[in-house]
Amino acid sequence: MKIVLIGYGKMGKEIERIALSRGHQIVAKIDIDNPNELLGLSKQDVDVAIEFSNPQSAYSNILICLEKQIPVVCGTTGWLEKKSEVEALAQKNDATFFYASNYSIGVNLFFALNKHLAKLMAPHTQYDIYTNEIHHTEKKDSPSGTAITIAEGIISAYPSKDTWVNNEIPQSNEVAIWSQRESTKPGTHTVKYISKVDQIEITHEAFSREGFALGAVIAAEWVKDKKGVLGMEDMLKLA
Ligand SMILES: NC(=O)C1=CN([C@@H]2O[C@H](COP(=O)(O)OP(=O)(O)OC[C@H]3O[C@@H](n4cnc5c(N)ncnc54)[C@H](OP(=O)(O)O)[C@@H]3O)[C@@H](O)[C@H]2O)C=CC1
Ligand SMILES: O=C(O)C1=N[C@H](C(=O)O)C[C@H](O)C1
Repeated sequence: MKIVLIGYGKMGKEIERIALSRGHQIVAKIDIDNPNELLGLSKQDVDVAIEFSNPQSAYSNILICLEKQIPVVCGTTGWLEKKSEVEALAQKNDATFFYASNYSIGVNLFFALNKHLAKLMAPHTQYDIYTNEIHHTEKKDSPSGTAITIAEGIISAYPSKDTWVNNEIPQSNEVAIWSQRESTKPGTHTVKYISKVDQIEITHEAFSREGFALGAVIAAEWVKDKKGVLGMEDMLKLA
């Protein structure tokens, strides 16, 4: 498979390593120094683009790929206010857009577990909900995209919660996300239900970026000949 990497930072480099080990070819690496190289690529040069850049660049990088009918696997977080616009364009152009706030297989199983736990806990209002994310100090966005997906999962299954807040004391309708930045932590997410007498806690801790990168390459392999707006629930058949 011919891959263009958009964003050649911590994730871009790890994705390159995994992609090469699975027999793929990296035909271009787009980063801060050569963003216009993306404009010169065509559908014939590339099977799939893997986009891990930053919150400011993701939207325009994705639009360029969708206009060129290059399938995009995007993992960049912190730009999601424009996601529905991108999804509409992907449908209109009969193009391919795959997005995940977290490509780790373990985190996607954790998302399913989180929803199931929220459904079980919803009638038991003596428990307060607490969510926490810890990431390295270079992270640009807060809360993490994964923490937002977790909060949305709780909201979808817990009728008295309808929104989330970050690093604020929550109102009764709000899910609290507490965000911490700590050394080089790749990503740890926790959900806790706490009552006066006990607590239930689930945690996913990434030990490195390998799981995110492997998930992104597997998503690229899976999506390259598909059309439409797709995600991990479709690929892992968790929906
Ligand atoms: N969905 C998932 O599973 C995961 C998502 N992420 C997300 O992926 C994104 C990237 O993470 P990470 O690799 O750690 O970040 P890095 O900062 O290490 O890498 C991002 C790279 O993109 C470059 N860049 C800046 N502008 C552009 C541009 N216009 N086009 C292309 N590249 C550009 C940056 O250059 P410069 O530094 O010089 O600005 C940098 O080299 C983040 O949003 C992060 O939250 C991370 C891990 C897993
Ligand atoms: O920036 C990171 O590093 C990560 N970002 C993603 C997020 O915002 O959830 C995924 C992972 O936790 C690592």
